[in-house]
Amino acid sequence: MSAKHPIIAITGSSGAGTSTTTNAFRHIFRSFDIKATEIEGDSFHRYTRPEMEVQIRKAQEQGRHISYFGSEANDFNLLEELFEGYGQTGQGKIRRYLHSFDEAVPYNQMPGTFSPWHDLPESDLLFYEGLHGGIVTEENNVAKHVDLLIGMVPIVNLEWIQKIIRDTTDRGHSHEAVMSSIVRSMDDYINYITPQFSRTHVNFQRVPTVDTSNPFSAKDIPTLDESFVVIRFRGVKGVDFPYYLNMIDGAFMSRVNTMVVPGGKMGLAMELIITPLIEELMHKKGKKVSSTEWLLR
Ligand SMILES: Nc1ncnc2c1ncn2[C@@H]1O[C@H](COP(=O)(O)OP(=O)(O)OP(=O)(O)O)[C@@H](O)[C@H]1O
Ligand SMILES: O=C(CO)[C@H](O)[C@H](O)COP(=O)(O)O
Repeated sequence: MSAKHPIIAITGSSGAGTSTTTNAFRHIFRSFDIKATEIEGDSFHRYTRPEMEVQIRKAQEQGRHISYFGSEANDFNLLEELFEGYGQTGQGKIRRYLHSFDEAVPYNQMPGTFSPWHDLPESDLLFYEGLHGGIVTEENNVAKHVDLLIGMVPIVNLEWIQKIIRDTTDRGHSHEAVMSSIVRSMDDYINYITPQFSRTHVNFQRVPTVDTSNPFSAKDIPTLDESFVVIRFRGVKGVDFPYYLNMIDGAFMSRVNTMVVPGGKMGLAMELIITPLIEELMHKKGKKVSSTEWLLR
């Protein structure tokens, strides 16, 4: 943790919607004139796509699995070093994992490869979205460097629908290939991904209100209006539930630390909840921001 160079992380599984919800954060950063450097969890993969295919085959021959959720396929050392270094100096180096032709062509590279390393630009805070923002293993503790940790967790059927549809439409994978990657990832999902959601300050869990009982045959992603969002707080002081309930039409409390909002209000709920938390981080840093100004914009 670092008052001077804070780190915000949204952590979630592949297809959970961490990239999509980054927009709510971007809006807050813009409103407060905060310079946030965004980084993606996939940058910490250890292998290019062809190298990973070799690793998957090797593991299969040895009767075991390797997946993008675990420590074998990701360099948690590198992630922890970046967070620790950024907290101390506000600097660091990053590269990108290029998923699609759209991402790869500007670098004159192929999808499934890494961009060259580059220095992080100067910033007020580091914003991570990806798989491992709250990871803790025997060797590494990434979570302890994060000042605000948010979990993005659709219920698992919805997560799979989102992953299958995104990977087949945008990333050029076959339905069968995505299904087998879900199966192959299951142990790592349980051991690496889910424990993070007990370390988060706030979890946003989207729950559909339409039938998703066979996620493998779904043709489309349930819309926000076809879902509710369960929002759980942990270790956050002074949460103003009455204010949120008043501001968000249709919101209700389901437990003392848990509020439920209609899916269509997820963006509003995120902004209302996250804004004061970011404001507090900026106050600790000594940067003046005012929520009154934000509300009037
Ligand atoms: N709230 C939402 N409502 C409807 N669709 C959503 C929502 N959130 C995400 N999606 C869809 O789910 C898919 C996966 O979302 P996204 O790419 O943001 O996931 P991700 O967590 O960043 O995945 P990865 O880490 O694998 O890149 C996308 O097609 C996105 O449009
Ligand atoms: O989203 C993922 C993990 O978060 C992908 O599964 C991983 O990045 C590999 O990507 P690709 O299948 O495009 O090579």
